[in-house]
Amino acid sequence: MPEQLAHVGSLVRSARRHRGLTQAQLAEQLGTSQSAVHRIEQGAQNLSLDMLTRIGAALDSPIVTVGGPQHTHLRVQGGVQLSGRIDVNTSKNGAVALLCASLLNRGTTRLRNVARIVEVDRIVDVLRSVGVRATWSADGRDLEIVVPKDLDLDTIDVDAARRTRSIIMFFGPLLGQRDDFFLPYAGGCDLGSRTVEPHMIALRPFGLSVTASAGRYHARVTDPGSRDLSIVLTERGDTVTENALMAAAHRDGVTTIRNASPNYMVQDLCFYLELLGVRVEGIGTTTLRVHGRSVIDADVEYALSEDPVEAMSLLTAGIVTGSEITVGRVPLEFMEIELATLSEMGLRYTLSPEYTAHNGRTRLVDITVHPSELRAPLDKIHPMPFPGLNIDNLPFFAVIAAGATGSTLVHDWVYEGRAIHLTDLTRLGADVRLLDAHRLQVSGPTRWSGAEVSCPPALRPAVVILLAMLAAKGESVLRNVDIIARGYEQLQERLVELGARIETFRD
Ligand SMILES: CC(=O)N[C@H]1[C@@H](OP(=O)(O)OP(=O)(O)OC[C@H]2O[C@@H](n3ccc(=O)[nH]c3=O)[C@H](O)[C@@H]2O)O[C@H](CO)[C@@H](O)[C@@H]1O
Ligand SMILES: C=C(OP(=O)(O)O)C(=O)O
Repeated sequence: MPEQLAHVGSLVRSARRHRGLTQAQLAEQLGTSQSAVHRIEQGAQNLSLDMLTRIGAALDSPIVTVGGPQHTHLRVQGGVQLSGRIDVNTSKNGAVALLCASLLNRGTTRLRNVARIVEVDRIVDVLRSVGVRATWSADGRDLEIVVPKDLDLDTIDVDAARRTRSIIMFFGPLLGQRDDFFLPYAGGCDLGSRTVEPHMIALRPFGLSVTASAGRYHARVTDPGSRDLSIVLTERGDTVTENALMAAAHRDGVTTIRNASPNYMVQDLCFYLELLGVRVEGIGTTTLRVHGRSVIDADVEYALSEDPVEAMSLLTAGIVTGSEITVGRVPLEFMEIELATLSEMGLRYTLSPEYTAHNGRTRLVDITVHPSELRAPLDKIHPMPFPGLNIDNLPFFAVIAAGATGSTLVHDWVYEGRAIHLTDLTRLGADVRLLDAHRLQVSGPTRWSGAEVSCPPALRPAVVILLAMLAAKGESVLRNVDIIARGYEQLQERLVELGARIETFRD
């Protein structure tokens, strides 16, 4: 019981801060004393159901739900062609990187066009819980971030932190500011085990050592002794590179990072660092030279870049329903291998002239897909670090291949457990065989048929199943789709605007 009270207390504290209320202001609304609110937040006060309901109403956030959690489900009438235009939003992965990087700046960071997704909310909740002021603009698109002089890591929202893997990206910005701190363990989607060791290896040269026990990491930082550093990443991971970049940005001296990821979210981070006055040489390559500064204090505004994975998801919606739709604002550089592979499979599409994203750097196009007879590619489809085929785009090839004539091998060497979720496509009539945990043999073309499926507990496979349901004639039900909101803003509503027949319902 004390553990549940502490959990409820931390939910109350985070919802109160989210509403910008002091303990005294909340107490006034509840007709109680500030010390009672303090005790509630400490988990030191028994709570009646009536009090919980009143707190939920005052904070406009249900603290507990009686009768179990409410889940969202989708009812899809499939086999309907889509039409029209849909624009790609900015990326989850760029947003989480920049939210973490904002910890480097003593000035005000204004992030423009931030996707309103659960993963962003989680990081924002964590930031607020340690004292960062994060305020959405009136239209809800831009986020202004002001970091206090001293962060209060003792009050960190453990629950929000544990639900995201991106908490691991707090190490990079914090290690230049603290020499001893704790962070909760990283969580995230169910994709099999994901190591954090490459982060530790990347950050060790900066003086970081980490021990893990009792659900949290204990970080200790010592002076690395040398002004200029050269580090080699053992994996060309995206968030590893970001962590190393942030650590390098916040120290005087030049840091060379080899085997860096040049991927889209890393580029977003580099562009932001440049605005902060940190020079980064080699953006878009695997060797980055970072000219860091121990004091970063700049009022900056950065417009986040478009999401290649959302672009792939939306293009897939058009492809599997045999529709002609236009997907606008596609970051072309990060979709080239995907488009070349689709071309080999017989997809017909047209590109608009290129234009520049709001960040002034990323090249965008509008892509119109045309109904096409697809065939299996001759070679297997497999991901590689950028500029290869994006690992997060790979799952979409499973549903596309299921609509193509012939047999396609989809090889996910990266994740231990993501391919397994794609076997749910068989529920809708696809011939998808799991050869081992990493390889799928997909044979098509599929005569899709509607079915009821429980949403896989992983973001991209969840969307893949939803898209297959758009292709499947008749009614399908996708149960418990909450995970989709982790990475997509109003996906079902936006698909409905293209003509998809999707209805949302709850338990
Ligand atoms: C917030 C964010 O930006 N998340 C992205 C980031 O996660 P993130 O950077 O956290 O990815 P991980 O570090 O977990 O890497 C994913 C998997 O790839 C393996 N691996 C990675 C690189 C490499 O050179 N060799 C190798 O084996 C890792 O061991 C792991 O099993 O990158 C992943 C891989 O692009 C994407 O799926 C995630 O959407
Ligand atoms: C695996 C993904 O992301 P994350 O690193 O946030 O889990 C994803 O976006 O599909």
